[in-house]
Amino acid sequence: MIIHHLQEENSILNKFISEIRDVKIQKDSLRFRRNIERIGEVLGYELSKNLSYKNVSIETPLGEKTEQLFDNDVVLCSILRAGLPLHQGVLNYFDDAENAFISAYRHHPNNGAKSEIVVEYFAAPSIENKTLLLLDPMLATGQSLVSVFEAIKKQGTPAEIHVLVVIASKEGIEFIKDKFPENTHLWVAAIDDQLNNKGYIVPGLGDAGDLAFGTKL
Ligand SMILES: O=P(O)(O)OC[C@H]1O[C@H](OP(=O)(O)OP(=O)(O)O)[C@H](O)[C@@H]1O
Ligand SMILES: O=c1cc[nH]c(=O)[nH]1
Ligand SMILES: [Mg+2]
Repeated sequence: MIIHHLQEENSILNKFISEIRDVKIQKDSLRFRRNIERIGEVLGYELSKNLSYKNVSIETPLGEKTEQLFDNDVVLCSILRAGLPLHQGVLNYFDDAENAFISAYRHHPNNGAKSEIVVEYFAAPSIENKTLLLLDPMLATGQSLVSVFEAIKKQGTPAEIHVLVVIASKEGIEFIKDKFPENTHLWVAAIDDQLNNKGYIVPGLGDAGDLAFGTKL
């Protein structure tokens, strides 16, 4: 896995990240969603540098100019529900992308057996030979991301895979590393050191889905 850690370099991205972490500012759910969306725009811009470009001639009112435009068939795939604002952010730049939505949640069996990730809602186009962008704001244990990747594999073999994450734990990155093809790119805005015993990233930001859309019963 090829890891691109965007916060290794200082940029305006730091402001968006600090606002989603900040226990006071993050309570403004409109601002929280918009910040996640803005981070999606930055992640999308960064990964666009890695796509395949070809010459395209553009006619202006005064003449002609050759521009390099990417020719990848892009599919955005996000995990419900916290993935929605991130999805919108990436889609703001990838106008013509196809879209996949998959739900994943953690099921705790009553018999005390180990919890497992259940994939329920699944709506996805073919990903055969396409450029797959897998989006999830939080990469904590990494189990959701791996389950969703397993689920979408039945739609074909992508030509390339990019995983886009807002905050990842070091442990989560270690967990997913060998579950994806070696040439998979991970574009991650921020990396945190720890996971607590409930599987939350520390210091992280709390529950991204709840902050974006409210608490669940
Ligand atoms: O790496 P993992 O340990 O699997 O955790 C990460 C998952 O947790 C969050 O979703 P959550 O389960 O909170 O669902 P939600 O979007 O409905 O809040 C997040 O969006 C990831 O999908
Ligand atoms: O820290 C975490 C871990 C999983 N899901 C979240 O929303 N936050
Ligand atoms: Mg949640």
